[in-house]
Amino acid sequence: MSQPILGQIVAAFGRQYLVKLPDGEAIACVPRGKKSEAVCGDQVEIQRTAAATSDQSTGSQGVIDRILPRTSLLHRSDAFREKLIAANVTQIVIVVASEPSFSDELLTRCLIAAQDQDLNVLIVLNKCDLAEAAAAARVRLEPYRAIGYRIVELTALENAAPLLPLLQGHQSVLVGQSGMGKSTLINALLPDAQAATREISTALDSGKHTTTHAKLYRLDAQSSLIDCPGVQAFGLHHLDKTDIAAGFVEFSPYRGQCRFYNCRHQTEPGCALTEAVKQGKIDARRLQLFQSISGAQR
Ligand SMILES: Nc1nc2c(ncn2[C@@H]2O[C@H](COP(=O)(O)OP(=O)(O)OP(=O)(O)O)[C@@H](O)[C@H]2O)c(=O)[nH]1
Ligand SMILES: [Zn+2]
Repeated sequence: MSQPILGQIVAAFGRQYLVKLPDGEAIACVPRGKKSEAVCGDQVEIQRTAAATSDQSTGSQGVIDRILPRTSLLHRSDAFREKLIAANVTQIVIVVASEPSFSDELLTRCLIAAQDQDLNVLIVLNKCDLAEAAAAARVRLEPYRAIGYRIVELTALENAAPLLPLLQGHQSVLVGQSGMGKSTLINALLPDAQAATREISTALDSGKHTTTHAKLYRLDAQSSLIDCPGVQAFGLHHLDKTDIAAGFVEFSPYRGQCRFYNCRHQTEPGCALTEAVKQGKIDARRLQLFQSISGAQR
């Protein structure tokens, strides 16, 4: 058997994967086994099965033999199924905008997932050219700034450069609800993004469907960006209540401080969290979000 070739999954469509080699060659691959557990961002070992035809009408093909151990795995899930989003991500970039109004629950769900996988977090406030709406969005983001999250303000339509140094050295995943300007931001950061998307569609023969799947774009040798469409409801069914609580980083000083060990932090007397809210040390909306998100958990 020939030496395995190392590559990275840059797109997935059903059982079809596009794997990029370090020299930039793209190989359309299928998993060797029945199961296809690989996900965008995975490092994989492949074997070539066919070379590209000389007229380039068909590209190189291969099979995926092995997924290398992951440093992180981002997934979302509902009661019925779990969906892998991206592997080996080191940073999550959550795009919100001045307009339309963003969901702070979706933001919080992303933050919980980030904490669970120990990822660096950047919150991008886009559309700062809309001054009045931006001011209101800043107020809504203030509790997040206060507990230590980094917020980058920009106007993707004009200039995405403020984000570039913060992506350096990271494999970032970009998430955001529809209309926040994620596509605008990607196009501003990556002038070749549309060409890369066409390359993926051609190689995987997936036509326009590729738009609903994660795609990895390389920024430079050390940095890449995974565009992750369709994260409209970040289901966290794979996490238990303790994991959810851990995602509320400002709650940690109060852990174990409630009078009752099984306190639900609702109306119990001696609840350290509701007391902290009364004292203005925890934002009331954050405790509310904790209740609504953990209430849906197992
Ligand atoms: N004023 C203003 N509008 C922006 C900015 N960035 C994006 N937009 C607009 O916001 C709208 C949504 O932008 P998209 O980039 O399509 O948003 P998206 O998040 O990719 O949305 P989906 O494609 O639905 O996932 C478009 O009309 C953009 O022109 C900005 O910085 N300022
Ligand atoms: Zn309590």
